[in-house]
Order: sequence, then structure tokens, then C-alpha cells
Amino acid sequence: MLTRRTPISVAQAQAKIAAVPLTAATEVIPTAQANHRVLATAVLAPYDYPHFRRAGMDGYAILADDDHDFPKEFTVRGEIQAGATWTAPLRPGDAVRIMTGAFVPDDASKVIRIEKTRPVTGQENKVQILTSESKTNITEKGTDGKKGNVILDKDQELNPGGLAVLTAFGIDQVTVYQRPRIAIIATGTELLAAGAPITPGKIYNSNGLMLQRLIEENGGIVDFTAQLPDDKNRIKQVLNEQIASHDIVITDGGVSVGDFDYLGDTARNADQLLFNKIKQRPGSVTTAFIQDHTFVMALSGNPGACFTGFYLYVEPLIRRYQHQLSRVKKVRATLAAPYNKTNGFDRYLRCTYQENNGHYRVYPNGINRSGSLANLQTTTCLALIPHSTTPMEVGTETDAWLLPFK
Ligand SMILES: Nc1nc2c(c(=O)[nH]1)N[C@H]1C(S)=C(S)[C@@H](COP(=O)(O)OP(=O)(O)OC[C@H]3O[C@@H](n4cnc5c(N)ncnc54)[C@H](O)[C@@H]3O)O[C@H]1N2
Ligand code: MOO
Repeated sequence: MLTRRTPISVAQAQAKIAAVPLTAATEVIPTAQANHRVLATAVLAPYDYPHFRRAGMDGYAILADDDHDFPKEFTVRGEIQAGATWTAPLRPGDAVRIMTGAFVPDDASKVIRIEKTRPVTGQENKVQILTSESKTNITEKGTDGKKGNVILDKDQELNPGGLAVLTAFGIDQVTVYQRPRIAIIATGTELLAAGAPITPGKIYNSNGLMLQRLIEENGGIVDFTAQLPDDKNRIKQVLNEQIASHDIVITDGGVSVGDFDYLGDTARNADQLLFNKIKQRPGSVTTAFIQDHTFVMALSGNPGACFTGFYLYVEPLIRRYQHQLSRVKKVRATLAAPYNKTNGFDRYLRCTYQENNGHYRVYPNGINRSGSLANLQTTTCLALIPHSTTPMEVGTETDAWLLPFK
């Protein structure tokens, strides 16, 4: 039976997803594996960094009391290499040869660079220091971070620089938010796996691979993918199995009103139906519901709609599991080339854009039908064509969403 659906706006649909509370699961992982992961707790310095007074130059360490009346000769008491220490007190007139990065004797106040010294002929244990230095050439303990202070705040995505900070402070494990575990179920008897011979009426499951890589690029873990024929019982069985073991299950196709579109029924009987019709093109059939605390995001099988639905609804959700905002950047833009089609629903047009001094111009990108996909490689933004009975004129201002990784 055909059940009437109640369409809601894109903003309402996004708000419904955003209103579902997420359980903030965290895990402790090795720092070496934490690139692009998000810190779930602030990291405090376990000790001062550097934790010893460190020479910034190759030269000679001297006492403050000797730092005057140059040039003069000093007695070289020894040498400190990087990685070594020094405990003997310096006496007036002493200098210690020291290397960049080495431990500075506690009583030394300055490192005079080697360029400002000269050897004393015939006296191996002497050095002549020619002038003083305006800088100490010593990095004091705790310059980069004092014990107990926050060195990295929570809720930030780690990058290789951050991993260096953690490692420098001896932190080899970090607490991060768990990435959402996601299953992808593509449905349709017409679907073929990549590599299978093409036969009449069949198509390759191109959305499956696209979704998998989109999810991974945005921080989700895809640990289950399936491609199922339009068999109601089989789809239900796989869907229920995956709901039990995932944060999000993404289905693709079978969400319209055709004889084999089963997801609409499943959505209506779910624990919580979020929406099953949106006032948008492409992807008006996009549906979302909660079952056993798992999100089921039912995207349209039409490739253009599947792509758009991912960025409008799935990307922000994946990012929220990581306590991060969407990377889809909303800007104001002008339509730079004609798009003559009108629509009863707002259209999210696949476009390219040019930016000039903060002003964005958007260009409709090839064929923009829901079922077309030739422009998916080159599309860099979505632009809003508001619902209307007259075409939007070139030069009109509108909203556009710049896509990440593009
Ligand atoms: N009588 C009506 N028919 C349709 C309506 C409607 O309101 N009344 N809505 C149309 C709109 S709009 C859309 S969008 C589609 C949505 O269809 P589904 O999401 O249920 O998807 P399917 O019917 O399964 O497939 C649509 C299209 O996409 C191809 N497809 C499916 N899966 C994949 C995949 N994994 N990779 C690549 N391409 C895929 C499929 O072969 C179809 O061509 O419904 C309209 N119909
Ligand atoms: O809802 Mo469908 O608008 O063609 O993608």
C-alpha cells in the first residue's frame, strides 16, 4: 500500500538528526596511531619541557660572574655532548665546551657561540672568548610547557605536529573519541559488483564504493559492506544484524515507493522515525530513523542524490561523533551561469566554484539530474536553487556549500 509521506525542510531534517543524543564513547590508543583522531580529554604536561636547561648553540658555557671584560682566556673543563649531563661546579675562569641540545651546567648563565671564540695556540685546555652575547643561548626548563599545564586541549583533531608535542612530553597513549562504526547496505537486484561482466539491465554498485570512501575520509569506520538483491526478508535480516553492531547503518536505494522499495516500511515501524521525505531535489526520498539506538540513514539509490544526501546528513553526523563541526562550509555565492530548470522543491545543484576576494561564484556542473553521476568527480560545491516557478537569474545571490576534500 502506498502511504503518504510528510515532507520536511532540509534544515528541519538536519535539526532532527542533530537533536538525537550520542553516547560519547572514548578509547585509549597509542599516540603513533592517533593522527586525525580527536582528543577526548585535555592533555597535561607530565613534566617541564624541556626538562633540563638546554643549549641552543654550539659554544662554551660560562658563569655570570665571568661575563665581562672580553676578550679573555678561559680554562676548558670538559665537553658536554647532547644527551650527556654535567654535575661538577664551575669555578671562576672555567668554560665548558657544549653542543646544541646539550644539558647546560646548573651554574652556567650563558653559552657563548663558537664563532665568538678562538683557540689558544699550544694550550689545548684554553679558549679565548672574544666578546659576550646579548642572548643567553639557553632554553630554560618548561619553556615549551610547564608540568601540570594543559599542552593540548580536548576536542581538537590531532595532526603530525600534535603527535610531536605528545611524544616530546613522553605521552605515548591518548584518550580519543571512538570513530562511529558504520555498515553500508546497497540494495537492488540490478546491482553488479565491480569486475563482474556487464549484462543488460544491470549496473555496477558505484554508490557503495563512493559511500565507503566518503565515510572514511570523514572519520568513520566502514567494517561491513553488502550488496543485496531486492529480497525483503534478506534485506530485513541483514539490516537487523548490522543495527545490532553499528552506530550507523547506511542503506542505499529501495527507499522510494516502487514495488521493491522496502525501507519506507521499515522506517515507519522503527523505534523513532526522524523523517521519510524531504523538500529537496535530489534526494527527496532520503529517510532516517533510529532502531535500537542505531541511526539508519536511508539514502536514495540515484547517484547524484546519494552524494548530496551524504554531505547534507551523514557527514555532519559522523563529525558529531568526534565532537567536530561539519567541514561542509556554507558561504554566500552568486550564480555565474544559467540554470533554467524550476522545481517545487529546493534544489541542491552540483556546481564548481571560483573564489575572488571572499566572493564566490558558482557554476552549474554538467547534467544535474538525480540519476546522473558524470559530474561527481568534478563537483566542488552544492548551490541552492530555491523552489520557484521561474528560473533563477544569473547573478542572483544564494547559499552554497563548499565540499571538503575537493
Ligand atoms: N512513483 C514514484 N517513483 C519514484 C519516486 C516517486 O516519488 N514516485 N521518486 C523518485 C525519486 S525522486 C528518486 S530519488 C528515486 C529514489 O529511488 P530509491 O532511492 O528507492 O532508489 P532505487 O529505486 O533503488 O534506485 C534509483 C536509481 O539508482 C540506481 N542505483 C541504486 N543503487 C545504486 C548503487 N548502489 N549504485 C549506483 N546506482 C544505483 C538504480 O538502479 C536506479 O536507477 O525514486 C524515484 N521514483
Ligand atoms: O528525490 Mo529524487 O529528487 O530525484 O533524488
